[in-house]
Amino acid sequence: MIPSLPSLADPEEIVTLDGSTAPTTPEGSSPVLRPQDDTAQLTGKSRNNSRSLSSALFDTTARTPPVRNICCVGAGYVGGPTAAVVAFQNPHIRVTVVDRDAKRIQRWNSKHPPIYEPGLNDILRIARDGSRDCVVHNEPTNTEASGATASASGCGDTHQEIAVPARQPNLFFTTDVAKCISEADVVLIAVNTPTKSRGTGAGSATDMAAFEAVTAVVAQHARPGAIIVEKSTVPCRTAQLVQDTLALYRPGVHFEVLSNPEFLAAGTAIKDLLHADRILIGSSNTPAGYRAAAALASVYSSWIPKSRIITTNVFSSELAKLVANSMLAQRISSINSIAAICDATGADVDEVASAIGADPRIGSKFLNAGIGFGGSCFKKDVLSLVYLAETLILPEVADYWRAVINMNEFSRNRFVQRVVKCLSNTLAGKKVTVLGYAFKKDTNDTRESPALDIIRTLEEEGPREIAIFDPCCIPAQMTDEIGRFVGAGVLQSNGGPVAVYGDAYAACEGSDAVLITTEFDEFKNIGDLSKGSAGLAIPIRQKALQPDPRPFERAEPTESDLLALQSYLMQSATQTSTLAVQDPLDRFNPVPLCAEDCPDCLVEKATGATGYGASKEHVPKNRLDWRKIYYHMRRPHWVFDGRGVLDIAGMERIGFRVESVGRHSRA
Ligand SMILES: NC(=O)c1ccc[n+]([C@@H]2O[C@H](COP(=O)([O-])OP(=O)(O)OC[C@H]3O[C@@H](n4cnc5c(N)ncnc54)[C@H](O)[C@@H]3O)[C@@H](O)[C@H]2O)c1
Ligand SMILES: O=c1ccn([C@@H]2O[C@H](COP(=O)(O)OP(=O)(O)O[C@H]3O[C@H](CO)[C@@H](O)[C@H](O)[C@H]3O)[C@@H](O)[C@H]2O)c(=O)[nH]1
Repeated sequence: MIPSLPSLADPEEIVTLDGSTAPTTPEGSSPVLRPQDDTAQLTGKSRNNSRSLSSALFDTTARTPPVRNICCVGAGYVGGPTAAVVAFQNPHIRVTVVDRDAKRIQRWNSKHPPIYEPGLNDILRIARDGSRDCVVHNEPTNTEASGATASASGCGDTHQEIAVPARQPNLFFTTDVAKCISEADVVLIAVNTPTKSRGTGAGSATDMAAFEAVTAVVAQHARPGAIIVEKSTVPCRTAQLVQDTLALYRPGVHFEVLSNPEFLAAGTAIKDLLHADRILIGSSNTPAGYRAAAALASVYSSWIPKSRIITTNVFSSELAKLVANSMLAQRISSINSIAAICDATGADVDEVASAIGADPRIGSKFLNAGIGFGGSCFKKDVLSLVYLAETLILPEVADYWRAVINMNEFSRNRFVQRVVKCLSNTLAGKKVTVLGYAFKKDTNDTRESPALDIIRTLEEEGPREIAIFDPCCIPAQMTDEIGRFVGAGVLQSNGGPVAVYGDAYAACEGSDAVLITTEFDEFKNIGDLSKGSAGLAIPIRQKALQPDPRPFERAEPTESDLLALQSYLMQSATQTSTLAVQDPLDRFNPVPLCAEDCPDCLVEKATGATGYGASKEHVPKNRLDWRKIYYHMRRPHWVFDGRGVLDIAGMERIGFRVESVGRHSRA
């Protein structure tokens, strides 16, 4: 008999599942590892390598029943965009995103989704709202410019008009978790897996409460044979615990559990999903496991070349996700450790980075020194690896990876200490401006943002004002968040020093020091240095015009073809007109309305502003006019560049005193 389960409607009830039935350790932390011999099928010991599985994978595709219905549990940064792209690229598959957070679901069903990602809106407008039929001219606007030729098209007559049929909506957002799980061929679990904040392993183990609660509900409601997919980042060997839970609730019913970690980054989520460098699928080492992997691979192969779909055993896939993030974080900590040496020696960290990055074995990416990494993933995933090593009684390994986190904290603290030291060791009576609140550029994601930590430390120094500006985040939301995380008393409205501005110049007016804490292009000061104009507000360089994708390779354009054409037409239109063209193919259906309390609508109504708010693409505005900022700042015009975005010589020519992490003026 199936044990009675809590309903999803009551999250409190869910997380208090009896420990004996839960797939986590009794205290709810990451799984404790078991001897491996009981899991030979999942580990795939008999596999030679992933390539051999890849061929097995596609050999089994023909026998794999088609996926018609996908349920994605978790409508967050991963679940929302991933489901949207899967639905967009697979019009024949019904994709439903479910979440217990009704407010979040309401926003996904409106003009203003709860997260901002460049390109997300265009995908949603087609998959969620359906599209009208339209006619596309299959001829490049400018054949020379596009470099396209009729013979390359493979579809003969380039002057043809192609009728694109209307599309029915196939992407849905709902709170009806149990129903959607019960209808799905594939259930993606994409819920949050943060670091545990209390109990055993607090501060490093993964908090599996949400994942475990969903697993239990899936176990209760999934139809027999459904494929259960770990999309969340989970500790290595979680798949075994999911299998145990399924067996507990549904003895004798077969389910396959796959690991399919997500590698998208905030701010480039849609680009990363549309052009993934790899799709990783871990499965059990059985024919049924291969078939399940093949079924999932068939969903991705609608738009991802099969050569980029990597298959491994399920535990390798789980571990690979943790290792990918840990290695990226390690690079940032490594270069930040070198920045400290540069500050002490006169070497320049950018020069060191470009010198070492020219070696293809090292590579040039992720070597930008500064105040260190933020975001919801790096810290927690490195810590999860630390905890894994500790539970495996590998203290040297745990220490090695913990040093990555320690170096990140050191880099952030070193930066703030430098600010305080340069300001004569006191901020009393002074105004300090923080430019950038999101954890990285071109996103409104503020989770684990270095800026928040820096604001907290600055506040302890007792400044007159801490002014904050971010080009992507909504001021009211920033204020609310700072109130919650640092304390309501720090807000200016409550007599504290922290004030959030919607305008960078107002934030910098009368400031004693400006700190750059996010690498937004808006904050750069690149100009014509030879003419001494660095610092002037200049438009941010437009991205190179993408080529006209016509004539299409196929007689019937794919959604990717249409998306490429739409972006090309939008980009061309903005070159000749200041009016943004939203729907050049005339395909969009009316967009659903927002609730009355939609924060984006409230901001738009109050400010008439564009540029933030999820319905609009983030249009980078002009770069800051640093001369204007200089004019309204207090002497001696300190600027602290925590992200290496400034040309120091240009700033010094204006008169600023610049401190940058590991960098020096080359004037
Ligand atoms: N954010 C990223 O850029 C990123 C990238 C790759 C992987 N990941 C991983 O993906 C996972 C999800 O991350 P995210 O950033 O999307 O998290 P998120 O917090 O943005 O979203 C998680 C969602 O799950 C929902 N949820 C939690 N418990 C639920 C339950 N019992 N029933 C229904 N819904 C429930 C929450 O309400 C929330 O909307 C994490 O494991 C994360 O480590 C994140
Ligand atoms: O050279 C660099 C590169 C990045 N950063 C900082 O590192 C953080 C993370 O940046 P990034 O990795 O670009 O963003 P995330 O959205 O956190 O993406 C990471 O975390 C995701 C969640 O797991 C993974 O899916 C992605 O592959 C992985 O890049 C940000 O604060 C950046 O400012 C640096 O300080 N220096």
